[in-house]
Amino acid sequence: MAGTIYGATVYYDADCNLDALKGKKITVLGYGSQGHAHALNLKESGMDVTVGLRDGSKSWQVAEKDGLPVKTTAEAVKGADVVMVLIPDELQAETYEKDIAPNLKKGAYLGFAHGFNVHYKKIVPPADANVFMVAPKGPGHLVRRTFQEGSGVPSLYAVEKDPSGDTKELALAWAAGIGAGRAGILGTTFREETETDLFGEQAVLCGGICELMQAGFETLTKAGYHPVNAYFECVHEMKLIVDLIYEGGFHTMRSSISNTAEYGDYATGTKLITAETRKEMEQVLADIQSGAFADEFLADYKDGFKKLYARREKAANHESEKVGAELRGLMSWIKK
Ligand SMILES: NC(=O)C1=CN([C@@H]2O[C@H](COP(=O)(O)OP(=O)(O)OC[C@H]3O[C@@H](n4cnc5c(N)ncnc54)[C@H](OP(=O)(O)O)[C@@H]3O)[C@@H](O)[C@H]2O)C=CC1
Ligand SMILES: CC(=O)[C@](C)(O)C(=O)O
Ligand SMILES: [Mg+2]
Ligand SMILES: [Mg+2]
Repeated sequence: MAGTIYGATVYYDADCNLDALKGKKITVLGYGSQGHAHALNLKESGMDVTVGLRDGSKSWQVAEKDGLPVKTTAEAVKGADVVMVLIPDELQAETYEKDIAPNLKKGAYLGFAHGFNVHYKKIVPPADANVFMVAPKGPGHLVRRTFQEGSGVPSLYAVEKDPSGDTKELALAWAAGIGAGRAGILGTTFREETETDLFGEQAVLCGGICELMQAGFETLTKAGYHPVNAYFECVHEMKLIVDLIYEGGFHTMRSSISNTAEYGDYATGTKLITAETRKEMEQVLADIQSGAFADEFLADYKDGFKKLYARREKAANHESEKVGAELRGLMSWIKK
């Protein structure tokens, strides 16, 4: 049953009614990280799922091989009761105008896994549409893997428009259908999910941690230590440390490491994450809240993703990637 944690209601499978989705014609647009997970998990939860992809999509054969019916985006939207938009954020607005809006049936449910386009008003759905979000707090491939393993990824849900009066029930059914009801489902708003998700991925989960790990690797290799040692210390071991935090909080991790490491943890952490760093984090959040980040991201997309592709290329050539690839080749237990 629903739990109350820090005053927030967290829903679990027992609070969700899959019948809210059963018998509905569901379309999942996109078959990438999130799309394949939602489509397959919902299919295995007994739902009628069709995948919508653009012509010539490299994901088309993959989805068909996985046993899912595939149509073009526009065709897949036609007649669907529920349309979940799991295509890249930068492509959603143009796809909405071209293929979704003209074909979305009156009173349909329109879903997202991230609030970006609705929150920043790049997509403004019609008054008769029921607009919801189910946002897994984890990568799509883990949404799929944990579902298959019998667990799930915690998710947020939000309802932006609800003319039918039952959109929350449908959103909870969607979350349960992808496995989130096993881990916890928290209610939020499109604004809050958008701002917290963008902040988390930039300042902590992706931007912050990757820069920290690579700066550590570079500090050691620049000082003449072997790159393999630097990789083991600053990259490979991160999972082992974070796994303990995941399983039991910082206390559990700190009770497993040595007193030496724990002393160094407290003594040095605040030398690196300083008052300056915290001020910078506040600026990152301000740029997200103002829409400045969203505009910068979409401007780069319109400019052919020049900045994104240049940074992707630079990152791929980082020495730690080369060392890691060789080492992982010798670690048979790592899932490829
Ligand atoms: N990645 C993640 O783990 C998370 C993502 N999200 C959100 O989920 C959404 C999807 O992101 P993500 O799964 O990473 O995306 P991916 O880039 O992994 O996959 C995008 C998919 O969309 C397809 N696609 C592209 N254009 C169209 C179109 N016009 N019509 C139909 N399909 C299309 C692509 O196929 P092809 O290129 O072959 O045409 C591909 O299958 C985003 O809103 C994102 O913010 C939320 C939480 C976590
Ligand atoms: C995986 C996830 O939650 C992210 C980092 O927000 C994303 O991929 O957008
Ligand atoms: Mg996220
Ligand atoms: Mg995100």
